[in-house]
Amino acid sequence: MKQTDFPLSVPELASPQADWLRIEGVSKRFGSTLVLDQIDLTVRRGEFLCLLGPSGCGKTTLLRVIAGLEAQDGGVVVMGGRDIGILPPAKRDYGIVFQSYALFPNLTVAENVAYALKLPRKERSARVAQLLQMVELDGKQEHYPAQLSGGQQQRVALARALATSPSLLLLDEPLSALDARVRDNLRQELRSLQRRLGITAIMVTHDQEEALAIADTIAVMAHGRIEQVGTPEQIYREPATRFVADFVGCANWLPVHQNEAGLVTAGDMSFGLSLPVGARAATAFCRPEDICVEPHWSAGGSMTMAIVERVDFLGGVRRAVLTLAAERHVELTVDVARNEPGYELLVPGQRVPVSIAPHKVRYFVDGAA
Ligand SMILES: Nc1ncnc2c1ncn2[C@@H]1O[C@H](COP(=O)(O)OP(=O)(O)OP(=O)(O)O)[C@@H](O)[C@H]1O
Repeated sequence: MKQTDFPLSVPELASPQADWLRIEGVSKRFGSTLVLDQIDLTVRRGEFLCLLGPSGCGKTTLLRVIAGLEAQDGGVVVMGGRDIGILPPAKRDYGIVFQSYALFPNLTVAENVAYALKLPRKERSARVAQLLQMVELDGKQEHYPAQLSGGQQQRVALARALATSPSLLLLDEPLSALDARVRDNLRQELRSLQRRLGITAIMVTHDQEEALAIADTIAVMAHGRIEQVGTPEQIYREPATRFVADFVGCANWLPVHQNEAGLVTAGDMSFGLSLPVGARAATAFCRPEDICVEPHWSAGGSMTMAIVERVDFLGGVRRAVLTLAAERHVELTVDVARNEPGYELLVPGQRVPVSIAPHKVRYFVDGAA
């Protein structure tokens, strides 16, 4: 989106204040269902945080509790040192964007954006023009929502949410209703606008790719609890639980044991490591790009033979499902780029050597989360 010539008076730019927004012990029930179970979460000023999780895990309810659109049964929400959990929505200093745009169909674009602005007429028009320029909709002031595309309507909703220069921007699946290309563009624009304004943003999404691309921090939720909070890299590379590993990206799981020499093995592969004291079995986890399809076999170490079962062309890579030759029930998904030596070997039925670098493997001890 365009740089505007006007300073947008968003209160204070990002500071490193680690717990500008603090959610402590928040719980919520609908009837007998516990939807939020003692949620603790902090958000830095200027941070872009995504609440990511499967349908029904409670992420929208948590956003609505922050917004004051839903009252929590227990816990507190503190923003900039103020307990906002007891304030009505209008006093909480946020703008919100919904998946369904929620524009007034009988009001023009300009009237929609100006709706919450309590300014004299001239200043209000200038502010609306500035906001519409910011979301690249100058010239559309007099249009009605029905005359705009989905992406344009969501830009209007964004301009409206930012109209009063709130400290916090809440986004409830704002891109889900848009088609892929519009979604990708608007995602980038939303991110760069948020950075430029320094506004703190919390976005709900069930789309892990979207969360990885846009967030500074991701909070992965399941069954009303937070499973892990981390940067996109941490969530993807160092998932704290099996749920996170499976939900974010594609996961490979290999049953491993400890041999008599105390080393971790999977079939005929040895990873040269030991399990934690007391653990006998575990499951090894790695991502598709962590497995190498080798042009040549060399015995020992973390190399084994596999059989190519299926191959999909994904543009930048070939994604193949392999089974281990020695344990045909164990499947591995591998991504191989065109410039890698194993690319041409990915033909269904082909036997191929594969290796997994031990430092790329994480272990989940059996019986643990
Ligand atoms: N007003 C309500 N009354 C009763 N149950 C509700 C209400 N709002 C949400 N729920 C239930 O609470 C649970 C969590 O809903 P929530 O919308 O927070 O989940 P979500 O993770 O955002 O999922 P989705 O992406 O499908 O919206 C669901 O089981 C849902 O059916």
